[in-house]
Order: sequence, then structure tokens, then C-alpha cells
Amino acid sequence: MDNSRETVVEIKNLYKSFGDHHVLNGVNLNLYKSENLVVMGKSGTGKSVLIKCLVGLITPDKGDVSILGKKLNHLTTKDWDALRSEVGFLFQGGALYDSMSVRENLEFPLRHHREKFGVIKDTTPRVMAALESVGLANTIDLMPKELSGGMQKRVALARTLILEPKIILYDEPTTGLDPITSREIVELIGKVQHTYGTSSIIITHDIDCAKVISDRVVLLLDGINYTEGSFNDLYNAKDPRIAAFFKK
Ligand SMILES: Nc1ncnc2c1ncn2[C@@H]1O[C@H](COP(=O)(O)OP(=O)(O)OP(=O)(O)O)[C@@H](O)[C@H]1O
Repeated sequence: MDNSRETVVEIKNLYKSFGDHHVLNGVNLNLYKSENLVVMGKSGTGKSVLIKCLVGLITPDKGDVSILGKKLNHLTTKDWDALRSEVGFLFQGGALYDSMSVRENLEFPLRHHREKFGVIKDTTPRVMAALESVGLANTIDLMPKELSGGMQKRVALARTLILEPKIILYDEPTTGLDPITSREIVELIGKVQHTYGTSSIIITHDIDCAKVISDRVVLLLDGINYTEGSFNDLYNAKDPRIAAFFKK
């Protein structure tokens, strides 16, 4: 890895326990500008906890996280709001608001983050542009329940993109989707990276997704970053703990 690249997320020695369950045991991780970093690891190894620490949904016990040069443990509420508009988070379930139309789902972050774009009188052009970028402009007046699972994921991604974030965190973006729809989501993640130059952390168990999308892969084991490299490095590794992971 070229160390001269700009670091957009820096995680240093991160610890998090729930009671006597030690989940993160000193994770160190950097995300560089415009890269897709895939984080893999067994179920329950703390991948979701790690990215929740990045958006303030979980407070770590120890360690430092800096995002876009800001240390998270020193942020005011206002700073957090500003940072959240730069860090999109695509939850495992997609998580659209069921009672709101697609349009209202996409308007929601625009209204919540007025500090970024000011008051927007006509939100339609932005909503349409975000939907067009995921190929779903025709769903603007539908309700989430009228969309397939894959379409809901794409609308959720559009809702993230509408704030033009510099960083996107994807928590298992292809889980629960059929192989063709998974491939569409993976292609979309690649397209977003190329079009907007976003930097992303993608948590996935999906080997095909990791292969196609990753610039770099980090493997978490026992709450710590065990190894990292290109997909091919890890896929061809002789270390049984790594090889077991790729089910060869
Ligand atoms: N808020 C919480 N309170 C207590 N325990 C929690 C909490 N959040 C996560 N955990 C525990 O932390 C461990 C790691 O959870 P996490 O969701 O990060 O795993 P994961 O690696 O993302 O797993 P998966 O691949 O199955 O999604 C789990 O044992 C989980 O039960």
C-alpha cells in the first residue's frame, strides 16, 4: 500500500466490550481516499460494532478514531451532525422508512442536514438525480413495500448518495439478495466509487462481492485485524486461519 495516499479514516487501537464479552481487542485500520476496503471476518467478530463506532452509534472503550482529520472523541453535537453528512451508512436491512414514499425517504436527510446545502426550496432535482444514479428514477412516488428487496437497497443507497458523502460504510450490502441482484448491487457500489471518488468500507461475507469490489481486504479475527492485502493475496494465503475463511 502506498503510504503517501490521503487517509480519510484512521482507527487506532480500538477496544470495545459488552460486559465481559470483549468484542474489539485493539483494532488498527486505515481507509485511504477513493479506495474500497472490504472487511471480512467470522460472524460475531465485531465488524458491525467497528463501523458503528465510526458513526457514533457505539462508543468505544479505548482507542482513537479520526474521520476526515477529526478525532471523534472530541466532537460537539454540531460537529457530529456535520460529519454524519460526510459519512453515509448503509445498514444491513436497507432501513427505508416504511411509512414514507421513496421521495420522502430521500428528502429526509436533506431536511436533517440543512447545514450542508442550506434550505432547498425544490428538492425534486436532487431526489431525481440520486434516484437516477441507482437507475430507479421511476420509483419516486412508490412506497417501500412496493419495491423488491434489491430495489429497496438501491433506494437506500440513493438516500445515502443524496448528501454527497465522502465516505460510505456498507454493512453486508448483498446479504439476503439473489446472486443476480447481488451482482447489480456490487456493480452499483463500484460505479459510485468511480463516479464520486468516495472511499468505502464494505463489510461482507460474500466472497464474490469481495473479489469484484475490493481494492484491499482486511480480515478481522478475535476482535483484531489479523491480516490484510489484495483479495488474491488473502485468497491464495497458506495460513490455515485465512484459508479456512475462503472455504477452499
Ligand atoms: N449493543 C450491543 N450490546 C451487547 N452486545 C452487542 C451489542 N452490539 C453487538 N454486540 C455483540 O458484539 C458481538 C459482535 O457483533 P457484530 O454485530 O459486530 O458482529 P459481526 O462481525 O458484524 O457479525 P455478523 O457477520 O454476523 O453480522 C456479537 O456477539 C454481538 O452480540
